[in-house]
Amino acid sequence: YIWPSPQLDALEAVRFDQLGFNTLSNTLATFVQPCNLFLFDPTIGPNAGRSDAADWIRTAYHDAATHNSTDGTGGIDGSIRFPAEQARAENAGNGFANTMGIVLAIVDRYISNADAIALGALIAIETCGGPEIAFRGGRADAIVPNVPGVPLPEQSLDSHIASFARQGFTQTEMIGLVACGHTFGGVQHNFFPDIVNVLNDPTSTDNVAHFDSTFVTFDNNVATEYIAGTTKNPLVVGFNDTTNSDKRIFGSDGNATMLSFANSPDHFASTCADLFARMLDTVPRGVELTDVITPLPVKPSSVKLIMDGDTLQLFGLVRLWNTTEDPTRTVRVLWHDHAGGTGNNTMNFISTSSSVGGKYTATWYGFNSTVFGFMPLLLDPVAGVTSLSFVVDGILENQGGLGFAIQDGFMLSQTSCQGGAPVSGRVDVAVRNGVHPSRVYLEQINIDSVQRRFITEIDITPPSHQQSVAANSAYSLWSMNLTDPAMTFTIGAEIHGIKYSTTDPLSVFEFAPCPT
Ligand code: HEM
Repeated sequence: YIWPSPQLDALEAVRFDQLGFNTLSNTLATFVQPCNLFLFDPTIGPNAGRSDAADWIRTAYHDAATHNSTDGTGGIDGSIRFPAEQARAENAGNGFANTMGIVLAIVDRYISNADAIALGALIAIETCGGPEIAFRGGRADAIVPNVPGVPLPEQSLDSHIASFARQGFTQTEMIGLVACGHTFGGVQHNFFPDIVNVLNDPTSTDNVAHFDSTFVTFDNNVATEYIAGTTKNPLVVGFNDTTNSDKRIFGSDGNATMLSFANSPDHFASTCADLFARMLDTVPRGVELTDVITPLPVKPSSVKLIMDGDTLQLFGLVRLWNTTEDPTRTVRVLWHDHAGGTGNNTMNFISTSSSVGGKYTATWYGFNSTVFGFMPLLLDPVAGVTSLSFVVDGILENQGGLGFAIQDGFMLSQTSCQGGAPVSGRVDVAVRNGVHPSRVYLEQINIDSVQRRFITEIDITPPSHQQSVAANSAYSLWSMNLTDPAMTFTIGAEIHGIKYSTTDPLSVFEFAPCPT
C-alpha cells in the first residue's frame, strides 16, 4: 500500500512492530513473552499449566466458529466479547474473559475489536514458534451476540464434519485446523471435570491436561505423539470416550492427515499458516477485508507538524524493515516544498525492533533526533512541506516516485494554551493561507455501548475576515476554547472533500499556560 493510509499504517504497526523500539505501548507480543506467560492468576504464576497464547488462539476460534457460510452470518466479528456469548456452555472456561482484558486494549479508531482478536491469535502463534500468517484487516464488530455454533467434545464425528462444513472447512481441513489449534494449551479440570481429573501436578496447578508435551510452542508434536501412540491429549486418550473428539477427528481419514503432519514439521507449519489465515478471515458476508498487509520496506512513523511562530517543526522517524544495526549505513531524509525546493538532513540511528518471533528486525532513524529526546527539523513555513523521500546508502526511497505525502494544510499551533478560566484551554490550529479547508474540527474518540470506537467531530468556527489572526506570513489561526480539560483529541480538516487527521492524541495539559 501507499503511505500514508491511517488505517493500514495502524494495522501494519500492530502487526509488525511487535517488540523493541516504538512498538505500540500496548504491544501484544509482550504478553506472550515468554510463551508460558500467564498473567491472569498472579497467585499461580508460571506453573499454572496455562498460557496467554493458548487463550488468545482459542478465543479467535470460538469467535470464528459461529460462522455460517450459507447465510453469511457469524465469524470473527468480536461477538465473543459479549458476556452473554461467553456464558454459553459451548464457551466454557475463563480464557475468553482473560483474553479480552489484554487483546482489546489495542482497539482504537482504526482497529476494531474483531481485528484485535485476530491480531492477538496471530501474534501468539508467530511469537511462540509458529509460521508467519497472512493478515488482512478491516473486520467489523458485531453489535449483538452471534447464534451459537462452536463444536463440543461430546458431539459425534458427523456433527463435527457438518459443523466445520458450515464454517467453510472440509473434513481434511477440520483435521488440520484442530491439530493446528491443539498444539497449544489443553483442557482444564475446573471447567471440564468430566474430561480431566485433578492432576496433582505442581507444573500444572490449574489442572490443565495438555494436548501435547510442548503446549506453549507451535510444533508438530501434537501429531508425532498421536501417531507414536504416546499422546496424553485428553481429547484422544481421555477416560471418557464420549468426549474424545480429537481421537474421532484425527482418525477420521485413517490417520492420513495426521501422518503427513507427523512426517513433516514444514508441511504441518505451512498447512497451519493457510488454515489459521482462513480461520481469521472467516467474517460475516459483506465485510470487506483489506489486501494482505505486508510490511512497508521504508515506513515513516510518528510524523508530526507543529507551527511554532515563524518556524514549522517537522518531527518524525523512519523504520527500515528487515535490516540490522549498521554503523556504516547512511540515511538521509529529504523534504520537498511548495516552492519546488528540497532540503535534506542526515538521520540518526535510534534503535531496533523485532517481529514474527524474532524472524525480522528493523532499524529506526530519527529525522533530527538523538537517542534521548526527539528534536524536530525546523522548516520555513512559507515554503512548507509537501512530501518526503529517503536516501538509504545512496538509494532513493520514494514509493516509486510518489514520495511520502505530507499534509501541511493545517497543524497544531504552539500558541495553544491551557487555563484561562472559565474555559480549560484553547486549541489553535494553524491553517495554510490559500488552502481554504471547508471545515476544521477536533476529533474526539468515543466508545459506544458495545465497545466500538467512533469519532465525534467538534467543528471550529472559521475566523471571520476581521478576526483572523496570523500565525506567520503563511498561516492563520482557527481557535476554539475547550471546556472539558480531560478531553483528548486529534485535529481534523476537510480539504477539497477529503478528510485528513493528525495522528498524535493531544490534551490541553500539554499546552503552555494561557497568557493572563
Ligand atoms: C471439534 C472441534 C474442537 C473441540 C471439540 C475443541 C475442544 C476444546 C476443549 C474442550 C478445550 C479445553 C478448554 C479449556 O479447558 O479452557 C479446548 C482448548 C483449546 N482449543 Fe479446542 N476444540 C476444537 C477445535 C479447536 C480449533 C479449531 C482450535 C484453533 C484453531 C482450537 C484451539 C484450542 C486451544 C488453543 C485450546 C487451549 C486453550 C487453553 O489452554 O487456554 N480448538 N478445545
